[in-house]
Amino acid sequence: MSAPANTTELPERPKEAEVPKADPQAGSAAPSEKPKDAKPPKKAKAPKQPKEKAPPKNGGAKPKAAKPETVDLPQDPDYMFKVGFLADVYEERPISEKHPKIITRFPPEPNGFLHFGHSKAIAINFGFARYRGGECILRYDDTNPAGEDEVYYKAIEEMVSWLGFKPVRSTSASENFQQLYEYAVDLIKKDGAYVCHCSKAEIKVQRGEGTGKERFACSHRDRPIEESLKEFQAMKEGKYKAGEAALRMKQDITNPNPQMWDLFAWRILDTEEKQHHKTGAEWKMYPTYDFAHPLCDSIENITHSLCTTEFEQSRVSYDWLVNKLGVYQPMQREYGRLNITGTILSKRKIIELVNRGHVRGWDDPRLYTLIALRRRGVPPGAILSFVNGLGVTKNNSNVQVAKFDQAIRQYLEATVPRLMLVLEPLKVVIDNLPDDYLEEVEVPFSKDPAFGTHKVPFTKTVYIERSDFREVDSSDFFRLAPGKSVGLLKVPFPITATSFDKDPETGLVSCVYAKYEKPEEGATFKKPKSYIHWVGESAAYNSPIKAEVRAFNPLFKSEDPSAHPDGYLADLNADSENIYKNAFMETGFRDIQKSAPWPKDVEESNTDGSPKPWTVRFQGMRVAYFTVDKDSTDDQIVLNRIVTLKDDKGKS
Ligand SMILES: Nc1ncnc2c1ncn2[C@@H]1O[C@H](COP(=O)(O)OP(=O)(O)OP(=O)(O)O)[C@@H](O)[C@H]1O
Ligand SMILES: NC(=O)CC[C@H](N)C(=O)O
Repeated sequence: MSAPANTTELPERPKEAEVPKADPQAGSAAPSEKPKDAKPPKKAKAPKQPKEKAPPKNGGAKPKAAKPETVDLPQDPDYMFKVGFLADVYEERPISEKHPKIITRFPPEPNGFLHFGHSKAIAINFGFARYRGGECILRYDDTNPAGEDEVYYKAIEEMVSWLGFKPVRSTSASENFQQLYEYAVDLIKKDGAYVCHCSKAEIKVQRGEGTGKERFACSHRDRPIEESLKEFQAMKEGKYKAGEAALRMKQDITNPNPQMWDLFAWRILDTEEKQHHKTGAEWKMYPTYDFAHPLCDSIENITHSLCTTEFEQSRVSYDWLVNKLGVYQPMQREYGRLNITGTILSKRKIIELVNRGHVRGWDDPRLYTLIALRRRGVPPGAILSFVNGLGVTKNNSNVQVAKFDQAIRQYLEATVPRLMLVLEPLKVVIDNLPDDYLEEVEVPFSKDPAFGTHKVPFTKTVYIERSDFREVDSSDFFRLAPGKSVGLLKVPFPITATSFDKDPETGLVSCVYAKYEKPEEGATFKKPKSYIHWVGESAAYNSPIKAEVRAFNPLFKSEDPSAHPDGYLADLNADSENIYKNAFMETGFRDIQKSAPWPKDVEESNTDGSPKPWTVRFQGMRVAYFTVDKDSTDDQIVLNRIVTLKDDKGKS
């Protein structure tokens, strides 16, 4: 992540690993700059949450599991803007004559794919502006060509749009380089900046680092304005190499806040091999975050510059710069980051996982980049309502993967259709039905009648889940076993297993023979203790529909992979993906595919009207939630398991 300058801020933008994060609770180090909103955030009372609906009836097929803990998914999508931090931030600077429209910006650096945590920044910046009738700009913070790339611009825009937001326009810090350069010249003329030639080591000493001695200014600080103007021009013309010269702001070296220790404003980067993807070779020097960000905010008339708490200490330098130049002053305020435990979000680490082949790519469904979540089938609405439910304060939110999964489940439960999918099919031949037997069974798409119904073929050969049959019965088993009856969901009468075949090579049951328990006219029949899902075999219906199912488990074994003594790679879960090559689906899949997107929310279809693969979401009854993966072809459907029906943690 990019972060504010630290005490050893040098011409190069500090790299993630090198930058100690400011303690989010610590607040500003400068007492005089105590932020106005430092009071503890008002505890917002969440609106009453809907009760978790009973899990779909599975006919008691499995032993009773504890009901999953519900998570707060507020009914009011604007909840996070109405109370707490974001309501207070608005009150501090409401719409007025001076600020007639709320303008925010979402400012990612185009150096990687957005991740789960960014969804909070997107929800806050775009949502706050939308809620207040204003505008949000998508601004690429592209001041360091080293890690930036064209591919990330597109991917970022796509993710913002996937989450359902439309920037009023897209801008780039780089399109302001000329204006930022002019501001820098103006700042020098106002005696607010100077060109410095000190080395990293010299600056450390001047800042008292490691010496325990008092801080002192460098000798260039007092050079004449004219000289700095000349040297700055020389920097611009490429007369200096990286590290040989930089423009520093003339702030306050005595201030206890390191963000005031004459931060760098413009520096020369060691990027000979990589030109800026937008400005090419035009610029030989680049503005720093500390210089560019406040001024781009000002140029774009941002009313509320909302960022995460590691920038809290930077607020004093932000305000110093805009005031010194006398330009429009946006209001920076900071909220807590959204982190997820049990995984990693760091770009460097994800790259390593990709390069070493531990995952398919940045969009591997086991990752928590937004493209990965989209590919896995997580609906954008589930992410947004989860973020909304967490609320916004200055505290970081550290959520567990299991809690997020529960929110996804809750969101999908009422919003996507259901069908029958058998992960590991076991053939059942119903001996007392004629070979050409075909009964159309009406199956609802949901508990909610509004979803409608569809017809599936019930025939002499059906497929059930291998785990729903046991060779040896026991009194605590309520599904199919020799001599035992079970109901097939929505089929009028139960079936009873009579015998079975075994594959001599594998030792696995290869076929179960059963009897359809249709009673004589007028006679009654014994209701089965449980009902199981099934798929009928019918050429006329083109059933079953075959699919490869990818069922994902956590990619890491522990809650904190990075804390593993041998590194996060040693924490990888060898069992993070189970592939079911020959799953069977019933024909309702075709209707669901045609009528996607599911849920019926913001997501768009392809230009030819076909659904985007990740929007074909459904519940495989008694199994899990699934969606279509992009690896699907005309001949082979590939499904991703979005989430199980229950939190299976701790189960074997
Ligand atoms: N985990 C997070 N929670 C909330 N907001 C975040 C999170 N990570 C980044 N942001 C915010 O998103 C915006 C764009 O961030 P950008 O991609 O430049 O950040 P970053 O901190 O470099 O990201 P990374 O975490 O990938 O290193 C910034 O305003 C940043 O504060
Ligand atoms: N002020 C901010 O939101 C910081 C954005 C900036 N792109 C970063 O480095 O994370």
